[in-house]
Amino acid sequence: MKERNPWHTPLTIFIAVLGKVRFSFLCLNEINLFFVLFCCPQYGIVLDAGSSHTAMYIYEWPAEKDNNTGRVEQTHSCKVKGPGISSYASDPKKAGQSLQVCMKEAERFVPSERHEETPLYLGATAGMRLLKYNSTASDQVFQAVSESLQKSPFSFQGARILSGQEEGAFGWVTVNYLDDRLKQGLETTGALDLGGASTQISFVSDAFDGSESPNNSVNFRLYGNDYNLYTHSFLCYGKDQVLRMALSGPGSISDPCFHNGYSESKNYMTLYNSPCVSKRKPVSSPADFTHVGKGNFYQCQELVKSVFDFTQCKYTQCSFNGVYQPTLQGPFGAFSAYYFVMNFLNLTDTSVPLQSVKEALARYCSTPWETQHPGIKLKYLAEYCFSGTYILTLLTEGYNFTSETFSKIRFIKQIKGSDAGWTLGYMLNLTNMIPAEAPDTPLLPHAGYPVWVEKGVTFNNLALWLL
Ligand SMILES: Nc1nc2c(ncn2[C@@H]2O[C@H](COP(=O)(O)OP(=O)(O)OP(=O)(O)O)[C@@H](O)[C@H]2O)c(=O)[nH]1
Ligand SMILES: [Ca+2]
Repeated sequence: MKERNPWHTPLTIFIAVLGKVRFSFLCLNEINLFFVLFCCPQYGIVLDAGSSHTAMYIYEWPAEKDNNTGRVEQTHSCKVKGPGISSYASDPKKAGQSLQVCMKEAERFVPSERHEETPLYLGATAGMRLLKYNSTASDQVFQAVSESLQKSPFSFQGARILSGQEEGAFGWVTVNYLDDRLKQGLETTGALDLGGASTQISFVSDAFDGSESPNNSVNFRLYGNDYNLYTHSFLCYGKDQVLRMALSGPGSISDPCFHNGYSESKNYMTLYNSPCVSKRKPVSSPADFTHVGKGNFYQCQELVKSVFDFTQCKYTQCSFNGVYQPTLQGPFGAFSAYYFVMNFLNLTDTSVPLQSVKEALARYCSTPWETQHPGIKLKYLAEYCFSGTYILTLLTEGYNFTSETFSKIRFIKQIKGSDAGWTLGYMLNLTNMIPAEAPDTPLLPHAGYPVWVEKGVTFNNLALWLL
């Protein structure tokens, strides 16, 4: 039997090749290419600049570009201290500075020899969409964050506002990628995302081909399968903006959505300082008002319902505000504030009948205001009755979930260690990490990776860093 030369291990071959590379004085770029193709893990960083806060996610995957699903993982996240970047409109430089602590953290988590090749993206969502009504302010904030990120050692690929369709669609990609549903061509999971300033619903519907409402249609070809995705983002229907709308309605100062015993002095200017409510501003109002709670779920539900318009629909069927929605289909994953709120309220178990969930929330809302919950922000605590009521009302009255379909929702924060949200799907698309064709399908000439098609337009992927 021929003995295997113990010195011909992958490591020694690697060292020998590296030695040759050194001795032949190959330029640095070729060594980098070698690393990219054969060596160490690869990294990507996405900053989610949300309306309420910014979060940084670091993703990691093996070097070889084999396009397997489930191989990209979130290895670290960092919550930026302070509010979202859109809140720095009056002092944009501070928006850039606020990111620095997390960026320094990223420098420690990504090995220094990989910094230069690691793409860094910033995507902003509804807070910046609202600030865009004042385009100078939004340009200044983007300039400040871009300047700040250009100083980092990573390969900064730009800061931009995602459209509502992108936000919804990439959240759907993330959930289905992490669940390994795309590569295996399994039935997909719909995605429900509740932010501070907007909310998204995305699902595949056999009854929807895009013709009735092209704006809600996103087409993907992934691993050889075509997906017609229905997606809609409701600007102003994130939970912070809906709270403003509910507060600005009539009779809201004595508020059924806040616990009995809650009483806080609030400022009218601050309340109306958003395009979502500015039209509701009374002609004359005092500077301050006292926000008093009276803890009644059923009255709160009526108040919350009043922010939806169910009176008009020019399509065969609508969710609310005249927006087309096909019949709900398949299981759903509900993340972001859906999870934070339902998890706090102990209501994530959807095998519990919807009626019992409502009754449990009604009992919670009727408990007196109690500030003694160590480790929980007082602002979150005060709002859980409102937030829970909004979530149930949005799902049932808004999107038409019934007691039967409610049981198909899973409230999730993470899947296999990666956060559910749009960031992973966004990065997978921009780095060409999901192929249009199944890996064993022979590639046609120029059959690249046209992952994302919207209204008949194929978006070009921006894979500048991976050859
Ligand atoms: N209870 C609780 N609420 C949270 C937590 N983190 C964020 N929130 C709130 O939940 C809501 C949604 O948060 P995010 O999903 O981070 O929203 P966002 O991305 O900033 O906002 P969008 O730009 O609209 O997507 C906001 O009202 C936040 O203030 C948390 O850990 N616990
Ligand atoms: Ca968000």
